[in-house]
Amino acid sequence: MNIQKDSSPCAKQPPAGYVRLADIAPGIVQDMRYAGVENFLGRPVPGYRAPCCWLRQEAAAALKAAHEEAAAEGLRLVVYDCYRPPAATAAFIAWSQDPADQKMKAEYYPQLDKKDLFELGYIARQSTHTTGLAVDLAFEGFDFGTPFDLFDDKSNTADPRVAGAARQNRDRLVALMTKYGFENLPHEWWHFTYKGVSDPVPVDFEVA
Ligand SMILES: C[C@@H](N)C(=O)N[C@H](C)C(=O)O
Ligand SMILES: [Zn+2]
Repeated sequence: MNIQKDSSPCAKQPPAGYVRLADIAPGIVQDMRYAGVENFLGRPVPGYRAPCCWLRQEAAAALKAAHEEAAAEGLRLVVYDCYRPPAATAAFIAWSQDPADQKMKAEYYPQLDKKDLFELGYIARQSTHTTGLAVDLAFEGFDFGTPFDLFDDKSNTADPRVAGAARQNRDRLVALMTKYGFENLPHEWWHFTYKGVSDPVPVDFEVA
């Protein structure tokens, strides 16, 4: 008998219309920050029961094509967030309203008051991540001027203080992702939403 064991931490099959990125583009590195402690909450975020990138099939196919072009140029994409469950957004909102918890301030929002992060556009109440069409990503090992999820003006994609190699890397990432149908969020150099579907619908399930 041929029993196949799935050794991936992503045990569950995503719902209809979604795919596990690892199944279609295993060369893309997954550093799923909200499933662990290395994020602006400093703890695993509700809704992420496993460190897995789930995306709408159309967005995943476009990301795979972008990665193939990057790989041909010797680069590797690394993703930090993909589909985001509503439970995670609820946890982000609750966190922003708890002034007693400033554990990650120095690392993630040193210049800002966390209660303002939604109004300033760094975190969304209705995120395109929840439609399975958004992805937070970078070229692995490259300097982008600020780290992923640093909530600061300097993370705005076009911030004029970001020059040299970091500027080139931001511009190259935007050019690559735009070519494959994604749109960058001007507030954050790492956030892209796939625009090639006519029915972006938020859904509610846990990533497992
Ligand atoms: C929180 C950050 N990684 C992000 O994705 N921000 C945008 C605005 C979002 O929440 O959709
Ligand atoms: Zn994002």
